[in-house]
Amino acid sequence: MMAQYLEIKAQHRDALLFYRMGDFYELFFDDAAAAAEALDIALTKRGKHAGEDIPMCGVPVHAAEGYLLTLIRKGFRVAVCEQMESPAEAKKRGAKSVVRREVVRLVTPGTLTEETLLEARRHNYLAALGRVRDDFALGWCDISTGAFHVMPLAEARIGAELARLAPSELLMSESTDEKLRPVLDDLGLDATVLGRASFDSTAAETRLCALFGVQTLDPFGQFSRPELSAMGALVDYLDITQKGKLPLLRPPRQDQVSRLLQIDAATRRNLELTQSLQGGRAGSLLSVIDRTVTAGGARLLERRLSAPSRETSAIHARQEAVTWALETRGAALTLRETLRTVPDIDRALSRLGLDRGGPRDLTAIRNALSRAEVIADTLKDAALPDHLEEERAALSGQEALLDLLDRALVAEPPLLARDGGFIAPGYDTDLDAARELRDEGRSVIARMQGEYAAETGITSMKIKHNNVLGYFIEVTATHADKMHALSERFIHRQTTANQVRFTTVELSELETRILNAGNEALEIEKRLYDSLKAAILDVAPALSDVALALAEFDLATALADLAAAEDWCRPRVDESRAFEITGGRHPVVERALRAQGGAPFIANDCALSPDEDGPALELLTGPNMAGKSTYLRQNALIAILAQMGAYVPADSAHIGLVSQIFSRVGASDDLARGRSTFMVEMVETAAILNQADSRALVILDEIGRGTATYDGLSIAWATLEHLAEVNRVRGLFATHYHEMTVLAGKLAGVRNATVAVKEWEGEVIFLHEVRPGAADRSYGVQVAQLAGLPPAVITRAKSVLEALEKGEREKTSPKALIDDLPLFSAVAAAPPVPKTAAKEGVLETKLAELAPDDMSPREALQALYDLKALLKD
Ligand SMILES: Nc1ncnc2c1ncn2[C@@H]1O[C@H](COP(=O)(O)OP(=O)(O)OP(=O)(O)O)[C@@H](O)[C@H]1O
Repeated sequence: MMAQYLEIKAQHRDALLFYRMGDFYELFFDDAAAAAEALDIALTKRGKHAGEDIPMCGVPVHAAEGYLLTLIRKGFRVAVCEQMESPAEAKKRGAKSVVRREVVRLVTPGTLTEETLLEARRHNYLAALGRVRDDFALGWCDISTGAFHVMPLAEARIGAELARLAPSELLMSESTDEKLRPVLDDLGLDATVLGRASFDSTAAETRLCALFGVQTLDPFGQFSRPELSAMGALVDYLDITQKGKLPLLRPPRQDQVSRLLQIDAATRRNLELTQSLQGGRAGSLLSVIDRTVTAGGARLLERRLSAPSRETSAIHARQEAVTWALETRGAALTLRETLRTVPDIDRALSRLGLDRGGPRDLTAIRNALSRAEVIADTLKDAALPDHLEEERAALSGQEALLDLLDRALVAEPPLLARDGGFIAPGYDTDLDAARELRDEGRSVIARMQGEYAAETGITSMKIKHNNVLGYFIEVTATHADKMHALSERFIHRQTTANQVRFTTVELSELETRILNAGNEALEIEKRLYDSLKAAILDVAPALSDVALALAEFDLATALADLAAAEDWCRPRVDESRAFEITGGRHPVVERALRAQGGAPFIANDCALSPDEDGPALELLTGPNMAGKSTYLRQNALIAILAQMGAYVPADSAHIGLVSQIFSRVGASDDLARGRSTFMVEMVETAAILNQADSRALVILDEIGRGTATYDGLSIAWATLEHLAEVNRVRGLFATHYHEMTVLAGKLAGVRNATVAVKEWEGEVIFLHEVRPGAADRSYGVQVAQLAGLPPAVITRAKSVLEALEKGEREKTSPKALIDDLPLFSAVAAAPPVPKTAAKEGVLETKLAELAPDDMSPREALQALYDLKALLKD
């Protein structure tokens, strides 16, 4: 057995080998050590190899999925090796033969299909990067839904597209891997490296034609060699991991970068579209806008949000769908109730396709189809926009399959086909007959037990069943003698500590009949399972269309629900370069403020419409904590939501198509990549200045703050000039370098704006209102005070600030200034008790004394006046 193990293991060095032994998957040697640690299970030993103990650990087959999940999450790959024959069959080949075993599947992050291993509401992409010399293409598929895409790609766009897709696994050839290492590190992706043969573009064509059963790929499109190479590698890898069983993939769809709003990796991170900066979904834009009720709808939403469109026709069509759902609120709500109960067709289909499914996947398809019919019926007379009209048509047409599944399947089937019991009575006469015999046999046994008990006078006698003896008659040891006396009829089988077991000729015959009937029933069910599965797979493409249609209805009604609940508006999106938003809000910050129950979110306008082909830049200055970053991001998010076809958090919005969005925040640490904070910021700024075209929307938040003041100021200054004069973008630029506000007078298309604050008795009150004009100061010291810096530090900071400001006015050198500062610094006297404290005491006492329940409205009003007067005093 060890020889067999080692031979198989040698072919799967980079994976943990799950070696099937009876009811367990066993792991040996280094695999065992690694798995025991990763799974926190006991490491034992078994036998010896080359004189040494063999380390071993194992997981029960019935619980294997949970362990697999842990291992995959921890970055392992697992080769599942099954027994391909029973021990009895092996014995026939000779007493010492080892059961034949084969690896039936390689489990890797990008090739999962099990419900328990996948996140229902997210895609699970396997991507491959094809390369022919310096031309690249990215191919990706999700075998759990059948999606299959490819697009040619410039090298500079690779990082951005990978960030959009966030694949679970990326395939690359060795040479490409080296070249792109920095990009992958940036995304935290670890590529699976395949040999050159996997990426061969000529072999790819053959593989693809075989997969889709076609002579030529022409009907699917004209593919470049890098595209073929990427797609070929995907198919080859699926072949390797699924051991020849290829999943159901839809024909490849050629995507084009130019049709999508381009958002690079840093911008995606920074805007927290699908993941927050802390990682995870909570706090992301996606988490706030997701009101879908089906897994397919949730996946579609994530897809749209990750890849907003750049084509007005597509955007308008999607908007129409949301508008329809809003205008027919009642119908849309009923629709959503039905959608809520729709199972995941895509994933059930993919499991059936790979022969990894069970009866519940059959019923998932049945239930989904019957829901789809209900929905189609609800929408029968609805005046749908074109986009949804097509989807409604896709919902029906599967009546024959639905009828078949309806007749064939029980309501709640068991998990595994091998347990039987999922085919409904009345569907197949042979099955009914076999089942009747099997069940009748059981009642005959019960009758037989009664007869034997009466015959022998042993009332406690039982007829039982186990896997070793089959059916047997059991009496307690006290009745043994009585039974032995009847040995002609009752044949002794076994004596245990307390029981004695017998059989009779009659019982054995009956047993054989029951067994045969039971086995026959199982066999018939298995056959019927296969034929139902085949009937489903025959129409797989049409079922995918049903799934997509359901997802579209889910998404349209979910976005409408969101728009109605949050009071969002339909943006006007056209080919102009306008950017006019009134009453814009940041959906995530607004939600957070609401959850805290405190101050409401203050809506702000944004007018960034340029003259003709000029730039439109707003230079935003204002105190710390005023809401600059929030304002910057909210406008980018509104553009993204608008171009994905959703409504937006504003009173009105007019957005001329945006081609690219760039968002950078000053200094964010990236020590892991071995670049200093400032370096990262500059690399990212360089990317914007080199790439942004006149349709780009650029958002820069405190660029240059990571270095000395004058260096930072000069870089920020020159960057703004370049954006205005060369890139000619629409953009927002937040800064604390107030010196830059003079640029507004000098550069065409650049305006100043500030976030208003009020100063009151030495404290700042944030109004969060964006207004035209420039801020004169940053109130940094006041914000530091709010943050709880020790009073001594604050007092000292204030005097340094005063001296510096005075120096600037009087043009004294900073050195002389600092020398002049009084030397009390850190040990400053305790700060004076704030004036407000005593007053607050009086106010608080007065307030505490009020008893609102006992007051008349007039008295209450008077009390309010009194309190105000107290405050004034
Ligand atoms: N429009 C708004 N309405 C209400 N509260 C807001 C608004 N904008 C921002 N806030 C609140 O103010 C906080 C600070 O906002 P933000 O981080 O945008 O400030 P900032 O001006 O960029 O600060 P800094 O210059 O210190 O980076 C937010 O966390 C939010 O709670």
